[in-house]
Amino acid sequence: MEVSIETWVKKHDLIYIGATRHPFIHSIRDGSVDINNYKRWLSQDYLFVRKFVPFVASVLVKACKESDDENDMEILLAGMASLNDEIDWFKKEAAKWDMQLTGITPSKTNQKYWRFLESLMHPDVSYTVAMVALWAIEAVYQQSFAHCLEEDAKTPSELREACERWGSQEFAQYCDSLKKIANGLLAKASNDVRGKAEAAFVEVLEEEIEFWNMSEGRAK
Ligand SMILES: Cc1ncc(CN)c(N)n1
Repeated sequence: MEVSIETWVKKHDLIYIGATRHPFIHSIRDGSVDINNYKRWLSQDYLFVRKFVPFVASVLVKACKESDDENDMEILLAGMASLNDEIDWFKKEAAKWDMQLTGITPSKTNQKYWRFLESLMHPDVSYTVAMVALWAIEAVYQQSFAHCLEEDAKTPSELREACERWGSQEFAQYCDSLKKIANGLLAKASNDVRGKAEAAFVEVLEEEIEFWNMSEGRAK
């Protein structure tokens, strides 16, 4: 049976929609967002991104060891560079809202997501599994924030920059490159690795939903 990211998106459509069309995203899109929720998301996501960087670095290390396509390294390196910009953006955005990014207490939801990222950084986790997870993590943000930039969206002007970070064409292309790598790896993977990759895909979606819930103050 053919296995690809697209078949899993269809198979797990309810949870995929749950992650990419979350009420928090709807609230940004229709302009009803409680700005305290946005600020909670901003500060917790800043902490998340600082943990996400070593995870992406670990995927890069796996690519160096396991990939037979040298383009993978360039794509992942560009992703790392954009995370550098992302960290700067969080600092600027926090200053815009008069927020401090030092001394924030990580939420339980965030800490759980970090533990999941750490589990994926283990050398025993295959490049295929880690790449599928990386694609899913980035794709949820791309799909979510692109939705807030559609023509009929009423996204508040002061939140548009945040949406453009992940909703841009450039970020969509990066996600597409990750998806192509992941699909290529899945085509060659054993059933065992495919099973683990599918489980990682679903877990990313669950973690992302919990992250949005936490941003809305509906989870710790
Ligand atoms: C929780 C979460 N997921 C994904 C992304 C996109 N890098 C993010 N910044 N934060």
